Amino acid sequence: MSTTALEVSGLTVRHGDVLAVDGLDLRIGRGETVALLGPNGAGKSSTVGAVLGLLRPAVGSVRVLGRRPADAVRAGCVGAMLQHGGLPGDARVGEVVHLVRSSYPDPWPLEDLTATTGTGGLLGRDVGALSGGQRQRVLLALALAGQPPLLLLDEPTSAMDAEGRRAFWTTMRDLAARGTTVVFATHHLEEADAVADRVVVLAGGRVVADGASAQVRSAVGGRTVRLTAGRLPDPLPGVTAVDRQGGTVALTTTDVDVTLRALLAAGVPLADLEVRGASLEDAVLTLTGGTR
Ligand SMILES: Nc1ncnc2c1ncn2[C@@H]1O[C@H](COP(=O)(O)OP(=O)(O)OP(=O)(O)O)[C@@H](O)[C@H]1O
Repeated sequence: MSTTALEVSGLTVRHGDVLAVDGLDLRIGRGETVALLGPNGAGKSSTVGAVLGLLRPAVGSVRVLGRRPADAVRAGCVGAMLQHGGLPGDARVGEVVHLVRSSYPDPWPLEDLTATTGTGGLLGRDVGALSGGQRQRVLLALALAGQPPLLLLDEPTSAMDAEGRRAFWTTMRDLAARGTTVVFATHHLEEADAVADRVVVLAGGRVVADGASAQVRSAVGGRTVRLTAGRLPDPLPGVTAVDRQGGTVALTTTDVDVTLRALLAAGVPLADLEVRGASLEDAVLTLTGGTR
C-alpha cells in the first residue's frame, strides 16, 4: 500500500484572470496532520478545492490515495468541511446525518460518530436553528460519516468558542492516532502550532515554507521584543513586523541586540521590556511579508 495520501504536482488554479495557485508541489504521507497557513488570498481554499475535484487545475495534477480527486471523493476516501459548507435549512440534524451515513457502504457507527463530534444532543434540532459552532460540529459529523482516510478542513473552527475548539482538536488528535490523514487550512496559528505535525505556509499561491512548526519558527530566526512605548523610530533596524495594541508594541526582529541599541539610541525608555522566541504567527508574518 502506498504511503502517500495526497500528491499535488505543479498545481496551477485560476479563477478567470486571477492566479490563485501557482505551480504548487506537495506530498502528504498517510497519517500526517498538516496545517495549510498563509494570509487571505494565499491560495489555501483553492488548493483544497482542487484536491476535492471542485476546481479544475489549469496545469498540474492531484492524486488522492492514488486516484483522481473526483474518483477519490466518489469512493468515500475524502471527507471535507468547507468554509461555506451548505446544509439544508428545513431538515433535522438527525435526518441529514442519517441520509449522509446511508450513502456510504461502511458508515461510522452513529453513536460513536455523534459522541466523537459532540452532536448527540443536536440530532433532534432543526438545521436552520443551529448556532455557528453547532453547525460546524454537524458539518464535521457529515465529513466523518464515511470513515474517510483523508480529512480536508477549511477553517474548521472559525465559528467555535474556546471550549468547542479544544474539543474539536482533541477529536482531530484521536483521528490522527487512528491513522486518518488530516489536512486543515486555518488562521488560528496557535492551533496549527499545537496540533499539526507539519505546517505548509502559502503566499501568492506558492509554498514559502514547509516543515515541522519548530523548524519553520527557527528558520525565520526572529524574536519578539515587547515593550510599552509611544511613537517609535521607523524603520527600526532588524525589525520585520510591528504589532501595536494600545500602548504595547511587539516588534519581530531578526537581531535583538541591534534593535534594542537603536531604541536606546533614539531615547526610547524600555518600559515593561520582554524578549521571547518567534511564535509561529511571527514566522508566518515574516515569511509572507505581512505586518500586523
Ligand atoms: N471564485 C473566485 N473568483 C475569483 N477569484 C477568486 C475566487 N475564489 C478565490 N479567488 C481569488 O483567488 C485567490 C486565492 O484565494 P483563496 O480563497 O484560495 O485563498 P485563501 O488562502 O483560502 O484565502 P482566505 O484565507 O481568505 O480564505 C485570491 O486572490 C482570491 O481573491
